[in-house]
Amino acid sequence: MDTYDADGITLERVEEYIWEIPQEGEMNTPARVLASEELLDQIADDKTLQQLKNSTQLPGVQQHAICMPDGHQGYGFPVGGVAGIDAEEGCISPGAVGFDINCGVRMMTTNLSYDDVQGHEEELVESLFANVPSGLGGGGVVESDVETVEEILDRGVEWALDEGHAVEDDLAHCEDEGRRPDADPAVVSQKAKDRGKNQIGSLGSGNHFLEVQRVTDVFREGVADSYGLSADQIVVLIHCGSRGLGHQVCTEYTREVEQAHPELLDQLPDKELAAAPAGSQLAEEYYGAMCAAINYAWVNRQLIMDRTRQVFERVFDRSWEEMEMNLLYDVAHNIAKKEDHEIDGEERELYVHRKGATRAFPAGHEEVPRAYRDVGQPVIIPGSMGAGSYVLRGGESSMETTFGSTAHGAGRTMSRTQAKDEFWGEDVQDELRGQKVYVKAQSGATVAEEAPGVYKDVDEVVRVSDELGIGDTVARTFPVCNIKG
Ligand SMILES: Nc1nc2c(ncn2[C@@H]2O[C@H](COP(=O)(O)O)[C@@H](O)[C@H]2O)c(=O)[nH]1
Ligand SMILES: [Mn+2]
Ligand SMILES: [Mn+2]
Repeated sequence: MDTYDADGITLERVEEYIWEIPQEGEMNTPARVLASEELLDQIADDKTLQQLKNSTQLPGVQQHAICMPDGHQGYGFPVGGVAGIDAEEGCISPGAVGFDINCGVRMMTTNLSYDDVQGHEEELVESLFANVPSGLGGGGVVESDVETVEEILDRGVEWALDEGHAVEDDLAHCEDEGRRPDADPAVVSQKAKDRGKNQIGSLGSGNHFLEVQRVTDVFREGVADSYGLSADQIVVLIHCGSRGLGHQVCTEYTREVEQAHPELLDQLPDKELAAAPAGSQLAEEYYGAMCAAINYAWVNRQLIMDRTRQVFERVFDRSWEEMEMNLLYDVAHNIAKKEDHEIDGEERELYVHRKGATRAFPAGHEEVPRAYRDVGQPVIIPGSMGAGSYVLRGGESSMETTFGSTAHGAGRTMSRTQAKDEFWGEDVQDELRGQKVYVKAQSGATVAEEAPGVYKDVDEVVRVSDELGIGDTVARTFPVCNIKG
């Protein structure tokens, strides 16, 4: 098949897994979808393609707006969308970053094997659920005041290090070492800071989770070795973001940008893409506030990891150091960052918007942590509570194909409302128990909304990423215990 028609949008096949919406009309560039035909059928099932096409009208968008293999419809811009936009002559769009600023994942390795954990699953899941705050609303690992929130917004994981919630190695194994230097707490509103005060170290609801997993497959032995991964090993995956604080930042700046830049808004086919022109005061302020929320999210995941280490110490009666509970890596998947990329043979500074997409820098890139520079940065792609999750490494082709990015998950195939019509929480939980997966959630509705059946086939998503050379598979894991907000 050389073309694909979906609701008035025609895509042309450029390569086996690259489909292009050609530039026409008001589009500034073409758009590309990276998918197999099976995934494209699912991607084309909602407004993803129209949203992707719309996003090429953002001023300064370079090369093409891109949809990753796990893409689905989002607020204005698809989840799974990547856009590299000129940081001098283009714009920055809060909707193309997402409401949960720096939603992301971190994986911690251990020296425990699956055998060590069997028989303890129930105690582990109960203890994690009791000790790691989750669900909508308040309550975090630490209660704090606005001054502390401001310090977190400014210093990120360095704050956690000083407070005894982190060790030096944790910082070395985090994207940007857990701190965006461009953060400006002064442009984060009082309301956002207030929302952040009592949620530091909390999972939040629904799609966010903490999962104990075992490594089931290793695909690239050498890279897995560098990452400290081996078959049958127990690892822990933490997925959450910047909670109410990040949401508030996105909400307020979206509104401000709409009001302050109506001329730009008028050029766009969808108000949800509202953007601030590069160089404007509002672009700088949003960037500073977003970077501050990024720091908050890194501290959030750090505190949850710290608490997880304590829970393991109690359940297994050993220190976390003895269990070698080390951070493999922490990657953001809702972010915009100023990065230098080669465009038509010239280096340009871009706002790389990755919304539901993961940075995937290859071996040799100077921003890959020293420990992984020879093999490429770790990329973590969760699947679902009933499917595999993956560790990849940034692929050789990622810089020219996707501004150094790949997928961030399996990606939803249905809305939460549809999911609740289709699945019943207790049935899903029983089915998972049959597969030796122990799940504890705030409600049955959460389990239904997050049933494995609501997600695409993660194996197919990472296969496409691997075939394209943007993110290469290193290891696969499967859930053992899962707590959900
Ligand atoms: N291993 C698990 N993966 C999960 C679970 N719930 C969701 N997911 C995957 O995470 C991504 C995250 O996407 P986001 O857009 O919500 O940030 C999602 O696409 C799923 O593939 C889980 O319980 N365990
Ligand atoms: Mn999130
Ligand atoms: Mn997320």
